[in-house]
Amino acid sequence: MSEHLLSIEGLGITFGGLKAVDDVSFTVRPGEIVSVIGPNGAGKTTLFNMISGIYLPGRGKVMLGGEDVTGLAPNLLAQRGMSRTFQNLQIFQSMTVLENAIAGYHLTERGSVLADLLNLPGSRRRAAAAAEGARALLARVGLDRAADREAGSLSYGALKRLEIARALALSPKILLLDEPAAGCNAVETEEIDHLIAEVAASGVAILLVEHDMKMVMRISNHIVVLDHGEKIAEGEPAAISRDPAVIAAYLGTEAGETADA
Ligand SMILES: Nc1ncnc2c1ncn2[C@@H]1O[C@H](COP(=O)(O)OP(=O)(O)OP(=O)(O)O)[C@@H](O)[C@H]1O
Repeated sequence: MSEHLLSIEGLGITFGGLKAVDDVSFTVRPGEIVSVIGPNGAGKTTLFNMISGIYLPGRGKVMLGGEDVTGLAPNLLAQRGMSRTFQNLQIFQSMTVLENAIAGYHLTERGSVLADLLNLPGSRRRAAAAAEGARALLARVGLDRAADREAGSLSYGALKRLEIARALALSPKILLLDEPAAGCNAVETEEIDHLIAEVAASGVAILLVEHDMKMVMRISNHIVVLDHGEKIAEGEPAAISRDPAVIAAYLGTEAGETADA
């Protein structure tokens, strides 16, 4: 448990003179739930995008399992054990729930398109294994009975869980979740809480960006706080919630603009 799985070392990026993220470092261990919080514009999404290979960092390193993965493309990161979900749902609404879960297995696949077209035995075997794995994932996120429904007919909370199921298809060591509870009601948020806790309990590290402060305080083992691109605090939820620098950062933003705590 003590080994660091993800190590963020002095990450930074500048957009047209603005230091969107400046010298941010922290670590995540297997099975740990780490949340990144901060007022609007603090740099959370930009940090996430650098860690997950969408932006090339201007400075610093991303180490995954002791290997330097800075700037690797998302599909290569997925092969090395990092998956992510996005703030805006990336679900194929007109496909079934099962087909969406199966899509997660094809993210990094090297199988030949020609082999698939010719329906060769290898392709058939891969497809059968993906379907079987996808059904197991749907059961894990409580969607097994919805497998054959069109994804577009699901509730918002169920779609969020489907997205997490798809991200789990490649058996990641670390899962990056960008606002998993955004747009969810209290019951749906609680279901997502339980799912995240269950995934972490299975040994997968979780890195979370979330605006729902009550959820963050409930489920995080460790919280990293950003303000104006810089890390201003990190620690356990109880300590973070009474940290004067954190309180000042949130009070400094427009009233009601940040957490719903
Ligand atoms: N592609 C970009 N080009 C220029 N500036 C950007 C870009 N992306 C983000 N920024 C700026 O960088 C800063 C950090 O933005 P970022 O979206 O990372 O913050 P955030 O903490 O995720 O905010 P929110 O909570 O509102 O999602 C902001 O000042 C933003 O305007």
